[in-house]
Amino acid sequence: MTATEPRRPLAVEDLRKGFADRGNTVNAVDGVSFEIKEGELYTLLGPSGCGKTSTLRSVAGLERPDGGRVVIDGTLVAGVAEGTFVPPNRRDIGMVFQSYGIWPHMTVFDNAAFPLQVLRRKPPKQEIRERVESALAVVQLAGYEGRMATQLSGGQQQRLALARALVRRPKLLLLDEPLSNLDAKLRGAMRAELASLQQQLGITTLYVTHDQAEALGMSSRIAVMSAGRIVQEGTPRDIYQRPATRFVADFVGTTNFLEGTVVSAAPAGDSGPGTRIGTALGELVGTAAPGVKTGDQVLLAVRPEAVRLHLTEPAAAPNVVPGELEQVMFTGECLDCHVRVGDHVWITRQEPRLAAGPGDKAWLELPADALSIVPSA
Ligand SMILES: Nc1ncnc2c1ncn2[C@@H]1O[C@H](COP(=O)(O)OP(=O)(O)OP(=O)(O)O)[C@@H](O)[C@H]1O
Repeated sequence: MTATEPRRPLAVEDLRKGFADRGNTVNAVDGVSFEIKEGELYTLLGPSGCGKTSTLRSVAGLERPDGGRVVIDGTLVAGVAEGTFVPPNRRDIGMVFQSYGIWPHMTVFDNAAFPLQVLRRKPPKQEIRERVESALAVVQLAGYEGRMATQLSGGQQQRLALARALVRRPKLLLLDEPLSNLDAKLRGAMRAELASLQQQLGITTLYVTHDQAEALGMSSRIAVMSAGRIVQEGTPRDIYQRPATRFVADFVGTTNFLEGTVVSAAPAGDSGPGTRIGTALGELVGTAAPGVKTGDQVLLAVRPEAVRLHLTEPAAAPNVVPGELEQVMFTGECLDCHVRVGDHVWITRQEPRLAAGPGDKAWLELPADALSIVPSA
């Protein structure tokens, strides 16, 4: 028997999973907690080995956690203290993995029907047909029922894997790097397709990726993971514009860093710009991550596209530092300007019509609301 809990599509509480590795234990998941709301696409984002797949596999029931709980749609499916463990086939989930697991010797129809064929209470034939056809229609594979799975393109195979995950109409969809086997162009197209399908169906989804562009573009919320833990959770904008740590600022997108010491912190509870930092380039004003105090050693983090580049000295603007252009690269969409400021080279992204070249003097304006102050450790 499983205990019944308040209905939440997914709640993960203090999840722990270790693996034995040559006499040591690797804490792959080290106290992970999060909740997904109805209809959200929630992404675990992080570098290889940070524990995202182990977390997802614990939600799926493919791993047995060493600690913590997993609750799917109000049902406790794994609870170490409670001694509860529901096997994967009895969890209300659909899954798509990196290797889609499409069976080459089966037709498209049989592949998509498989999860229904193996149910203990198998639906009648007619219902199976209707459900498979509707799942294939959703992923735009109507009319392909009789083809062998191997006669599909990479993108179509990926869609078939998705249809197979949806055919049981699960409460929760689990996707582990589902686009990583596709070439770059197809990946971009499938990213948009998958995100719009997820929204149309309103299906609550847990997504795992190491690709920050994928995470930023598709997610309702993102949890950035490092060494088995969630280090920041927020909307894509929060994560990109307000990184809480150096790790997040570094891992998600390109960032310029500058060391400093907090001269005066913004009043507690004030999350706007107003924290003054002493740096080798003079005093600058920025926006502090929670918990940053006067006297702390910190890093200033600024995104390349947030830096405004002036070719003449702007009159009395705050947060302006002088430098010299070292390199200018035209990429079509923008002009990447590398500017030497003191000991550092700053990467800035400007609009492509800017007439600038190496050796030009440059003044970098760092808007205080785009200058994130994070702990230096
Ligand atoms: N079955 C296993 N046996 C031993 N160690 C494992 C096992 N599965 C995962 N690990 C280890 O646990 C850690 C987390 O692995 P996990 O696959 O969860 O990370 P990940 O963030 O999903 O990485 P990737 O993107 O490379 O899949 C890694 O150090 C990994 O080597």
